[in-house]
This record gives sequence, structure tokens and C-alpha cells, in this order.
Amino acid sequence: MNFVKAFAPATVANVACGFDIFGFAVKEPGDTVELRRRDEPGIVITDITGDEGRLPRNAEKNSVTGVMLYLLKHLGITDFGCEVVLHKNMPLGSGMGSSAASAVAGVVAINEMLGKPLTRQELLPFAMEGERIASGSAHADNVGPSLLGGFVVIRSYNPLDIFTIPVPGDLYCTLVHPDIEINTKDARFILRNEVSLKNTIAQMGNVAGLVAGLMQADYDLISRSMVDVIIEPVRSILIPQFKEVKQAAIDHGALGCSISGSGPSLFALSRGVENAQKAGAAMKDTFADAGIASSLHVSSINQGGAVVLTE
Ligand SMILES: Nc1ncnc2c1ncn2[C@@H]1O[C@H](COP(=O)(O)OP(=O)(O)O)[C@@H](O)[C@H]1O
Ligand SMILES: N[C@@H](CCOP(=O)(O)O)C(=O)O
Repeated sequence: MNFVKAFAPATVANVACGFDIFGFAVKEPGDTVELRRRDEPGIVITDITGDEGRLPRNAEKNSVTGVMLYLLKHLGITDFGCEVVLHKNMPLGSGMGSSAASAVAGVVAINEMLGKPLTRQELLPFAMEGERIASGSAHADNVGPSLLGGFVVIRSYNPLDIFTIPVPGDLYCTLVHPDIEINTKDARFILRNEVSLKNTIAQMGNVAGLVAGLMQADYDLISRSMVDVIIEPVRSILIPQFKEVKQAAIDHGALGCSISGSGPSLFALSRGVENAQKAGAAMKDTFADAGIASSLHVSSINQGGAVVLTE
């Protein structure tokens, strides 16, 4: 196969109470990668669109190609060469899994070009290495859902144990990205290493409640469980107007609202697309009242994850 194009969607990681263990993908936006075979060995980035020239062109430093190098090394392939074009369709440092979408698109595309030696599940550890390149931490709550689709739970990192749970069909996500940038690396650095027993108990209750609420389509339980007493109080200080925007989402019909990934994006979950749109408009207006421009995406949960666009 001489040409492959793949798309990988943006993701909401943590989902309020599930730091590093919950994530789901949305339908749009997402990154697209094009791979073209070349005769000489080596992976070369020939173009990146949509990044205003800010992303590394060095294949080892960009998550889209770093994962390809890991995969080739694992498979013992030394004579493979391709040119890579990356179309970035989301901002960097967004909390929408930007680096993860590139990593997943990259690993899915090269696996396809090589004739699918690995399954989707088997690609996960390589996509996680893309996150290490971007933020120094190989967390799976963005790459997992972007690769596999659905609402992903990471029960364990060592050994890696990841599964998806069903969610109600009428569940919609509102994603609002204010025009500021927060690097995941920095947002991880400010977290405390110690957690009180009281907060651990509260967080475990909400984790259990959110899983049960999603699986039983119990919207009240989902709403009551979208509470993060550990991470959100620390990170929300990095996001101007956080409290006001969150309150606006809840006042306009959202079940709950929190930081998407490490921020600055906020996400809300709602029952039905109309509620998700109403919450989104209110969130955007609240940022605008404070002079902050933002972009808005409303989507159901993406059940399929990354896709190969051309054979
Ligand atoms: N293909 C890529 N897409 C986005 N960021 C990348 C990519 N490759 C490397 N990076 C680096 O990753 C960092 C952004 O990732 P991260 O902080 O996790 O943001 P996000 O929450 O949007 O994924 C930046 O330092 C950026 O240079
Ligand atoms: N669990 C991670 C998720 C980071 O998501 P991103 O979209 O901000 O890269 C964390 O919270 O650090």
C-alpha cells in the first residue's frame, strides 16, 4: 500500500472524577494524517497544516511520527520509509487531546500501510508513547478513546487493563475551548502527590456512581457523580471564569460540567442535543462577557474512534 489517510478524534479525558482513568471521544474535531511511501528508509514530516508552524518537524519529537518510530522498532522493520503530512484541526495545549489525536492517527495509518500486523488494542501502548513525547506522561485516557471509541475505563496501568462501558444514546457532550493555552505537562506538575482519605472516599463514590449511571442510563446519578474533589479545585485556578462558565452550563440544562483533560477546555454532559447546545451557548457567552473568545463543539459520544479514510 503506497498511500494511507487516517482520522483520529478529539477526546475528553478525566470526565470529572476519573483522573487518568476515564475518557471518551467526540465526533469532531480531530487530526488527519496522510502517509505516502518513499523508496529510502526513514520517516519524514513534509508538511503540517493548522499549527502556525509551532509543532516539531523532527519525527522523534512529534507525537504523530514518534509513535511510528516506536512501532517500526518493535516490529524490527528497518527498511521502511514514508512521507507524512499532518492536518491539525484543533489547537495545541487545548485539553481536547490534541497530541493524542495525532499519535492515534499516526499509529493507525502506519499499521494500515504495513498490512495491519497489530490489532487496535495492541496499538494502544504505542499511542501512549506519543503522550510521553508530548507531556512526559504516558497516560491512556486520551489515546484510548481516540483509538478505540466509546467511553473508556483504564482499570490499571501496570499491567494495562482497559475496557469500554456502554453510555446512553441520548448523551451529548458540549466542549468549549477558550482562546488560551495550557500544556498538560505544566497542569500535571502543579498537582499534589498526597490526597486525603476524606477526598479519596468522595472521589471513589463518584467514580462508582458515574460508571453505574452511564451503564444504567440513570441521568440523575450521572449528574450527581460528575464531581471532582481532587484535581478540579487545583487546576481550575488556571482557567479564567471557570466557576462562572461551569455554573452557566448547569443553569442551562447540563447534567454536569468540569475541565476537559488538563484544560483550558471545559466539557459538559447533557441529556439530548438541545440541552447540550443551550449549555454550550451559555458557556460561550459567559467567556465572551469576560472578553475571552472561545470555540464550541457539540457531539454525541464517538463509538468508533479513529478511522482509515483511504485504502
Ligand atoms: N502532533 C502533535 N500535536 C499536538 N501537540 C504535539 C504534537 N507533537 C508534539 N506535541 C507537543 O505536545 C504539547 C501539547 O500537548 P498537550 O500539552 O498534551 O496538549 P493537548 O491537551 O492539546 O493534547 C506541545 O508541547 C506540543 O509541542
Ligand atoms: N489525564 C490527563 C489528561 C490530559 O488531557 P489533555 O487533553 O489535556 O492532554 C491529565 O489530566 O493530565
